[in-house]
Amino acid sequence: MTASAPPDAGKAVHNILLVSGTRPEIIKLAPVYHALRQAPWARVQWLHTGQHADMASQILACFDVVPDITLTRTGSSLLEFSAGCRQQLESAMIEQNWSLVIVQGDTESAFQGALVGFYNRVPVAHVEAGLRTYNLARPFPEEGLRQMISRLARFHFAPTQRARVALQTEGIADEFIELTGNTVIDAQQWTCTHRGVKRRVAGRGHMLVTVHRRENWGNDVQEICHAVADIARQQPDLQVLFPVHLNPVIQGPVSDILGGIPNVTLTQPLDYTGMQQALSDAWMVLTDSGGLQEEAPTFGVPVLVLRDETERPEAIEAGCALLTGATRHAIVQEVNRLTHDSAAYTRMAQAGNPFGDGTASAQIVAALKRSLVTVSEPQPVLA
Ligand SMILES: CC(=O)N[C@@H]1[C@@H](OP(=O)(O)OP(=O)(O)OC[C@H]2O[C@@H](n3ccc(=O)[nH]c3=O)[C@H](O)[C@@H]2O)O[C@H](CO)[C@@H](O)[C@@H]1O
Repeated sequence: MTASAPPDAGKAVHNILLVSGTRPEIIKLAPVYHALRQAPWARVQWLHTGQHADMASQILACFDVVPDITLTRTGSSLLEFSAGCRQQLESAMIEQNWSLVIVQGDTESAFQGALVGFYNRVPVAHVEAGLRTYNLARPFPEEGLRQMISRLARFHFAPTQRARVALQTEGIADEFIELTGNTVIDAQQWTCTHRGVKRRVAGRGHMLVTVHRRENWGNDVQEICHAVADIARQQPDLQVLFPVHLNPVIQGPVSDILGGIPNVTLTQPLDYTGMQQALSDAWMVLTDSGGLQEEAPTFGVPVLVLRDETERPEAIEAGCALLTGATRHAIVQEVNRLTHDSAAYTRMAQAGNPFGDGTASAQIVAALKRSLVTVSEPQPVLA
C-alpha cells in the first residue's frame, strides 16, 4: 500500500482547484471545500463552470460558498457548453501552478475538469468514484462520463465498498482508492446542525416527488406524473410536494398533468436547507435523483426509485429503497402496498443509511495530505 508522491510534493502550500457544475456537485463538494479551507497545507479555489446557473447560486449560498472563478456558459446546448467550458478551464489551468484538480460525480463539468487536469499533467482526484450500472445508456450520459473520469483520475474516493470493488475490478491499484462514504451525508449533517433542520410535522407527512433524469424525459415523465395524480386523487388526505426541475422538458408535462390537483403542490426547486426540511417531514419519496436516494434514509423515509437501474444497489439491499421503474401502474401499486402494509413500510423506514457516517470529507482531506504533503521520505499515498 505505498505509492510515490506526485513530483511537486513537498511544497509548503498546494494550490487545489475544485470544479463544480451542477447542483449536486456543489452539495457534495461543499464539505470537502470547507475541510480543505481548514488545512494549512492547502490553498483551495472553487471554480464553477456555470452548467447550472440559478439552481447553483441557490445551493452555493446555502453552504456559504463564493466561487473564486465562475466560467461563462457559452450556449444552451451541451455541445456549446462543453466547448466553451473546456477552453475557459484550460485558461484557468495555465494561469496558476496547480497541485491537484478535484471533481465530483458524473457530469459534463466533472469530465471537463478531469480532462483539463489530465492534459496539463495535474493529478485529478475524483469524489464519489466507482458508481456503476455498466449500461452506457442508463443513466446517459452519466455512466460514460464517470467511467471516463475513472480512467483519467489519480485519486479515487469511493463512497461504498461496492464502488471500491468496481474500481479495483477495473484495474485501479488499491493504493489510489480510499473508501470514505459519501460526502452528501456530511452535507446533510452540516445542514441539520447549522440550519436547524428537524421534523416539524405531526402525523404521516407528505409524499415528496422529484424527476429530472434524462432517461425519463418524454413518455416516462408523463407516466410518473399520471401515477402521482392517481395517488393524489385516491388519497385526498395525502399532501404531495413536487419541487419541479427548471428544465422545460420536465416543467411542461408536470404542470399539464398535475396542475390544479388540490393536494399536489408544485414548487420551484428548493434550496438545500428547504429540501432537507422537506425530506425530514416526508412520509415517502418518489424520485429518480441519485442524491435523494442517499439522503432519504437518514430521515427514515422510504424511497421509490423511478428508474429501471440504479448505481446505488446498496439502498435496495439495505431495504430503504425500492426500484419501481417509471410506469404508472407499478408506481401506484407500490405506493398503495406501502400505504396499507405498515410492517413493510416500517421495515423500509428503519433500514438505516448505507451511504456514510458524515466523515467522508475529513477522510478525503487526510488522504490528500498523506499524498501531497510528503516532505522528505515517501509515505503511503492512500492507506
Ligand atoms: C446518475 C446519478 O445518480 N448521478 C448523481 C447526479 O445527481 P442527482 O441525481 O443526485 O441530481 P439532483 O437530483 O439534481 O440533485 C440531488 C441533490 O439536490 C438536492 N435538491 C434536489 C432538489 C431540490 O429542489 N433541491 C435540492 O436541494 C437533493 O437534496 C440532493 O442532494 O449527479 C451528481 C453529480 O455529479 C452525482 O453525484 C450523482 O451520482
